[in-house]
Amino acid sequence: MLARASLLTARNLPARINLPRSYSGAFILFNLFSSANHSASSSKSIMSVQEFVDTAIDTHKITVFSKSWCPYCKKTKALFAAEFKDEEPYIIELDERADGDEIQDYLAGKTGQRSVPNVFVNKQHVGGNDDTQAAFKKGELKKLVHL
Ligand SMILES: N[C@@H](CCC(=O)N[C@@H](CS)C(=O)NCC(=O)O)C(=O)O
Repeated sequence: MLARASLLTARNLPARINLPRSYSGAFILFNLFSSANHSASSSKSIMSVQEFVDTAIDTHKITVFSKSWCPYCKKTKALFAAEFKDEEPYIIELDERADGDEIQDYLAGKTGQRSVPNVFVNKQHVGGNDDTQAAFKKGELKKLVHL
């Protein structure tokens, strides 16, 4: 059966199937092209997540990568709302975005921190909720916000 199937390669196609001999070559080229195209579009999507995250951090004084249901994120958001009333943190709820997992993967590589909240102030990585609360208690968060 296998031997019979292997006889039906493009080179050995019976004459009545009217395909050019170069069919198998064209088929391989087509596949190469589609896979090159596929990896190009994959790296494009990685680039856009990277661009999105880096632009968010670079263009906002306070950026919080969060998940809407996360209790630690709620504490961090409450701290900024209560103690930095004049500021408007840019909050990105990863669980409400189709690319949330990709963003989290990128942040893990960028900061070594996979958990949320993941807080940046004036382009500096502050860390998670524990780090943010501790920085606030030490007066460092205020200094960083008012750089
Ligand atoms: N000690 C961390 C705890 C953060 C944490 O455990 N966050 C959870 C969500 S509540 C998390 O990121 N889990 C992994 C995930 O959601 O992918 C902090 O203070 O930020």
